[in-house]
Formats: sequence, structure tokens, C-alpha cells
Amino acid sequence: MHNVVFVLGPPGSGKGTICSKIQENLNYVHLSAGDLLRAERQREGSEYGALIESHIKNGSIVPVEITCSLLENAMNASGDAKGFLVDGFPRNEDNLQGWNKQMEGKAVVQFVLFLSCPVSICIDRCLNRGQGRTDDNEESLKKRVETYNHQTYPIIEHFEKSGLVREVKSERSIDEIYADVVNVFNAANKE
Ligand SMILES: Nc1ncnc2c1ncn2[C@@H]1O[C@H](COP(=O)(O)OP(=O)(O)OP(=O)(O)O)[C@@H](O)[C@H]1O
Ligand SMILES: O=c1ccn([C@@H]2O[C@H](COP(=O)(O)O)[C@@H](O)[C@H]2O)c(=O)[nH]1
Ligand SMILES: [Mg+2]
Repeated sequence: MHNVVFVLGPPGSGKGTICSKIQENLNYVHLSAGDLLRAERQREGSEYGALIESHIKNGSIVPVEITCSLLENAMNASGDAKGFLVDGFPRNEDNLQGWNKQMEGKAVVQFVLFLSCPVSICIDRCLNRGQGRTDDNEESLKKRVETYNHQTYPIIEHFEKSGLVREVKSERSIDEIYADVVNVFNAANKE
């Protein structure tokens, strides 16, 4: 059974940055759904390349069968770990339902790490990220934020109702955020 922590928050809230630090120090494996989709988009022979690129540019959500299979394959291919940091998923109702259907009996959600951050800060961070992402531009970011507000935030609220959400405010320095995140993981692993 895979132990999973979903890591959610607006685009640019620092999910990837914080997950890298957790992976380095806490024996969790970082799986970014966005990175897996970008790799699939580049894979020679992939039948989904164009579809994925179109969703990424438009800030819309790739059908769950594609994303969930990439996540499941990556988990199965990974060695022993305390758990998996599933970064940027589930992003909408389709993702959540698809995950529940595909991963029932194969994964358990330990908690949801919610990195909350004002949107204006998030947008500045994305515009200055400097990684050449095709969606780090004003037009795509407007759509990504809209998708986050209307589709992803309700998923966080859904998990909140089950008491699974651990919110950490991420408009602070990386060290301050990470210190709080470590406390969240320590508390969860004592339960
Ligand atoms: N606490 C922070 N303070 C300042 N800059 C930060 C902080 N955390 C991350 N950054 C920077 O902001 C940018 C976005 O961070 P990151 O890629 O981790 O966000 P993300 O939530 O994974 O974004 P996305 O959802 O778009 O993948 C990066 O350039 C990163 O270096
Ligand atoms: O579960 C997911 C995760 C991501 N996407 C698409 O990828 C981009 C970029 O995601 P990041 O997490 O910012 O790297 C996102 O806007 C979606 O278009 C997805 O469809 N499903
Ligand atoms: Mg990211």
C-alpha cells in the first residue's frame, strides 16, 4: 500500500521547492504531476503530447486516466520510501474521482499539505521562475489561477471536511515555511 501526501496550493506557491526539501531530508519521494505530464509530452511516440501541451498552455486539467497512470507507474517504479509527495494533484473533481477509482486498495492518503499564498505573490514568482515553461506567461497564468480558484480550491475544501488538510502559509521565506512543514510531518508520523 502506497502512503501518499497530496501537496496542493496555487501555481507558484512553492510546492516543487518545498517537496524537494522534504524529499532530501524526510525519506518521501517527490512526484510532481506537472513534471510527469511535461515528461510524457516530450516522450517520443507518446500519443498524448499534443493534448497535454494544449491543456498546459490553457491552464486546464488533463484527463485523469493519463495523469493517474503516470503517477501510479512512478510509484510502482520507485524503491522503498516512507511515502510519496504527490505534488499538484488532484486538481479537480475528475482527478479525485479517477484517483479513488484507480487507487482504491493501492494507496492511502496520509494528509494534504496546503501551501497557501496570495495570488499576486504567486504570479510574480511564476513570471520570474526562469525555467522557460510554456505556461509561465500572463495569459496562461490568468487561466491557471482561474482553474485553481474554481476547480482545485474546492478539492482542498473537500479534504478539509475530513480533517486531512495541514495548511502552511507560503508567502514567507523558504526556511520559515520548511520549518513549519517539518513540524507537520513529524506530527503526522507520530499519529
Ligand atoms: N518561499 C519562497 N520565496 C520566494 N520565492 C520562492 C519561494 N518558494 C518558491 N519560490 C520560487 O518561486 C518559483 C515557483 O516555485 P515552485 O516552482 O516551487 O512553485 P510551484 O507551486 O511548484 O508552482 P507550479 O504550480 O507552477 O508548478 C520558483 O522560481 C521558486 O524558486
Ligand atoms: O494533475 C495535474 C497536474 C498538472 N496538470 C497540468 O499541468 C500544468 C502545470 O502543472 P504544475 O503543477 O504547475 O507543474 C497545469 O496547469 C495543468 O495544465 C494537470 O492537468 N493535472
Ligand atoms: Mg511545481
